[in-house]
Amino acid sequence: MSLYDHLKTRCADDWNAYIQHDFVRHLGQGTLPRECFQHYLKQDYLFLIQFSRAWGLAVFKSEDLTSMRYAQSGLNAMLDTEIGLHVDYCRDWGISEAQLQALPEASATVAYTRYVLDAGFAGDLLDLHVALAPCIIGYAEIANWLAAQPDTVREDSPYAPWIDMYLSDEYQQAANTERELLDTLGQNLPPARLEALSKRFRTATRMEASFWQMGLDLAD
Ligand SMILES: Cc1ncc(CO)c(N)n1
Repeated sequence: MSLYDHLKTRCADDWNAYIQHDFVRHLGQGTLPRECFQHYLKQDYLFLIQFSRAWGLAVFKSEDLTSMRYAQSGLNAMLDTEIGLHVDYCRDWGISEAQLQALPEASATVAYTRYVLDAGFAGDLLDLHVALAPCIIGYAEIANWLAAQPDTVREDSPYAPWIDMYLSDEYQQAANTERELLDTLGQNLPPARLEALSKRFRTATRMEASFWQMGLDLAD
């Protein structure tokens, strides 16, 4: 079994709680309160900044040029494109850039992002990618899961563009590349290492579910 499938299978309950979280269900059905989504978008701006640091760390932790260039392209995509798109998208939702810059980080944002960074600081490139996988690959799965639900509103919903963004070929391809990288780095691991990585993956998955919950609860 590939490393990614192994990690997911080992924490199936937590994984499903993340992918099928009430925030995601309401988003799909178009019933998510606007202020929950706005709170999520604001914190996601702060998340994306820390996520960029994680790609920077992946450059540092790479031991060959291929991995280094892959991390560089992740960092470039964040700084040149993704964060700018997110700022534009927040503006459409009535959140200005000045507001974004003044935001305090919610506890769930600190917990998740610093957990990912610590996985990279304390571990190697594979530890870092295992901690990043629930973000990158998870959102691609969430979009596919939503698209497969009969009660997902794909047109007349304020959340339809969000779903379409993560369903896009570009995002799905980025998630596939990340999955392939994990599977390449994760060949022939000894059982103890596999066990440690499963623990990391599960914690990162739980942190992602808490991030959704933070949105639902409007938590600071
Ligand atoms: C919290 C979170 N996880 C994953 C993604 C997808 O990149 C995102 N934008 N935000």
